[in-house]
Amino acid sequence: MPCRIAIDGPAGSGKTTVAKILANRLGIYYLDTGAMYRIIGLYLDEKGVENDSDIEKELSTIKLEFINGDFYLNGKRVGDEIRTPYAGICASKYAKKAIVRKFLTRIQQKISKNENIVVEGRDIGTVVIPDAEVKIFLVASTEERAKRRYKELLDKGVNVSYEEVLNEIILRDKQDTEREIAPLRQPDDAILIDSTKYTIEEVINKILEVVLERCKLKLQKE
Ligand SMILES: Nc1ncnc2c1ncn2[C@@H]1O[C@H](COP(=O)(O)OP(=O)(O)O)[C@@H](O)[C@H]1O
Ligand SMILES: Nc1ccn([C@@H]2O[C@H](COP(=O)(O)OP(=O)(O)O)[C@@H](O)[C@H]2O)c(=O)n1
Repeated sequence: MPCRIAIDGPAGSGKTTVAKILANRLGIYYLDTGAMYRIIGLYLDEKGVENDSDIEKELSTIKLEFINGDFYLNGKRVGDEIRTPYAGICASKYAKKAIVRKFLTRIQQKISKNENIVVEGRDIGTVVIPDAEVKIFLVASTEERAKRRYKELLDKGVNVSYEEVLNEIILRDKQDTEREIAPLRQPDDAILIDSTKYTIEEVINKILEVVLERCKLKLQKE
């Protein structure tokens, strides 16, 4: 029986950080579905397509692969260009489109099928893997998330202001929770963790407690 761990939550709550460390410690796969929306969002934005038929045409030409933990778009490895606030806004804009969600959800379900895996995003516990063995809904205050993302981008040398980061997070929170299809919401059977006052290690330990109790997994690394 596989152990699929779904971690959903808003921007900057710590999903990627926690998911990567968990996957590493448990020796299992990890999938960042947000990166997939960022890749497709930027691509469609560059193509300047808006209506469904043009989007469908573009998606039919795209080859999105996930190889050894890296994404490749039409054979080219994807890098940090998808991590800018603008890429997040493009992702969130096209993530409202049913046709984009269908295209990416199919790939995500294929990757995670019958695997021991940590999958993070917005709709993992509600749509992508509704029968996940473990569902975590990871949140934090808006200010704390903006502060974290701002520091993260500065550390990466991205030239942004705190206001720009805060506004991007507020915009995406709104779009992600209010959209018609697959909105960001806490699954009824998810465990809520508010990381505002917890360190990364404390969040990881809380999740590990549940995982080791529910799944037949062992810690590969401390
Ligand atoms: N509990 C925490 N306390 C302090 N900083 C955190 C915490 N969780 C994550 N971070 C930091 O916040 C930034 C955003 O985290 P990330 O994992 O990218 O969030 P998400 O994937 O939910 O958008 C990263 O620099 C990360 O190191
Ligand atoms: N499973 C997912 C993952 C991301 N997304 C969209 O993609 C955007 C970027 O996701 P992300 O996880 O990279 O963003 P952060 O939480 O890392 O800031 C989100 O704001 C959502 O609009 C989604 O709709 N469904």
